[in-house]
Amino acid sequence: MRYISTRGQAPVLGFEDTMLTGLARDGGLYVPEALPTLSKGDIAALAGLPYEEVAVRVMAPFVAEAYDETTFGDLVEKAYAGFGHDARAPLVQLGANHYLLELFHGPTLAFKDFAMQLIGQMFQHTLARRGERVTIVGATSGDTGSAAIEAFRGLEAVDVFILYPHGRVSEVQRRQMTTPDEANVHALAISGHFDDAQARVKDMFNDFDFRDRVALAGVNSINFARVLAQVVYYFTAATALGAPHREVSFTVPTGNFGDIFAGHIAKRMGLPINKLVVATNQNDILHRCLTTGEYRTGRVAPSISPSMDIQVSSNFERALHLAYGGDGAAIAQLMEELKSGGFTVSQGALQALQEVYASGAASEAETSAAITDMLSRTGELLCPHTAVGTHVAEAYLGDTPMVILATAHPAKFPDAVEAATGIRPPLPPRMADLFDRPERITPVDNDLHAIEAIIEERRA
Ligand SMILES: Cc1ncc(COP(=O)(O)O)c(C=O)c1O
Ligand SMILES: N[C@@H](CCOP(=O)(O)O)C(=O)O
Repeated sequence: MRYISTRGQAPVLGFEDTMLTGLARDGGLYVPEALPTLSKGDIAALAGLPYEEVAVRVMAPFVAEAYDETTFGDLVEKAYAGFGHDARAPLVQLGANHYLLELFHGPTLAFKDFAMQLIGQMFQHTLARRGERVTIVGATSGDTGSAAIEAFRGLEAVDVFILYPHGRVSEVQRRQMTTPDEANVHALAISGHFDDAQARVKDMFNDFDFRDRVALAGVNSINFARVLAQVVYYFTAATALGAPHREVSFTVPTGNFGDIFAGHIAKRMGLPINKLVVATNQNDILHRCLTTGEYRTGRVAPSISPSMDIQVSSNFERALHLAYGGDGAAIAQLMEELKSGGFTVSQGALQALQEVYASGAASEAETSAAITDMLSRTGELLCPHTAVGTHVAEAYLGDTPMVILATAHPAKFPDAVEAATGIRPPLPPRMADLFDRPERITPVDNDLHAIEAIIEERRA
């Protein structure tokens, strides 16, 4: 399979180079040139299989040129062996046609582990075979960074530098990033918010001298391999609920648009998804855009669902690419306009987006009330991001099964959960000493050259 840039001006790559390259050299994001489809029979055959088996079957067409089936199967097995639930992504029924998909049983208690644990294995395998070494940079609003540091800590062939917004992640998230003591992982606290961190990461990729000198690689959802691994749980959930013989809808707490875009890929591959509902917090640029066609950035307002405090939503570019029929020049033009504050989606593209995506937003009060309400109705304790999802999903409940992605464990955000319910969710026993471990905090200015200088100095 060949991968092309959303902006159409970067080299066409195979899977491994796409995975190791990060941002395309024209500033765009890599996407498959054509998406494979699974037949009804192929999809029906996935029902009831172990998660790992589904993962291999769904991802095989994307990675086949890079890994033979046995090798890929081994990488997948290793990736999910440390998960705390046999089903990996269990479904919990909340009511008639109403389900939660628990994606927080991985090592850092958020959905990011599904992709990060796998790409950790794939990076290690590919870099060892090629005899190469890379410098990974990532931006995080809390969960990507902790998952990346967990997946890559101590690995020979990589140095990892994660930029997180100083004071804007939860204490559990920060400690997950700052307490690992392996020499190859570095958490940098930058002044500003997540959008600043993500912009600096993209600046580093666009600084070709630096990029090539340090062999830069990315593990944000800039990296298509991240999105790909997240396609799998749409298949396990939908087939458990009767797909391909029955349609299923999903509501996805959304910020950078990677997780819900994975659902879009699943739909294009043939999974009968009725609606993909984008659930945003008060930083509702995506909800506004999907409703009006106007994508205008503004101030990022800190919320109790901090991992979704995002205004410049990186993967929306991939959805736009599909909505504009793969017109790279049109996407490049929109992204140029974004530099001056925003753009207007064409009528045709907006219609194409609305055929796939619905949307809604939850205020702070609504998010808190959703946590309280779910506890009293079902006994489920939600993290605030998942609560944004359950609030928004209410408007879309009906005859089609609705699956809400539970993106993080409530113990990652104990203050918000305690404020809503009076219950302070404890960390799992294997993390019980997180608050006793020493932290390494490195503050850094929101300045490209300062960040690059630290990376040059610290990488092996
Ligand atoms: C807990 C949690 N929920 C939801 C999201 C939003 O996911 P995405 O950025 O893929 O839209 C994030 C951040 O990515 C997150 O960490
Ligand atoms: N919410 C994310 C933001 C980065 O998203 P990514 O999917 O592009 O890595 C986080 O927790 O860091």
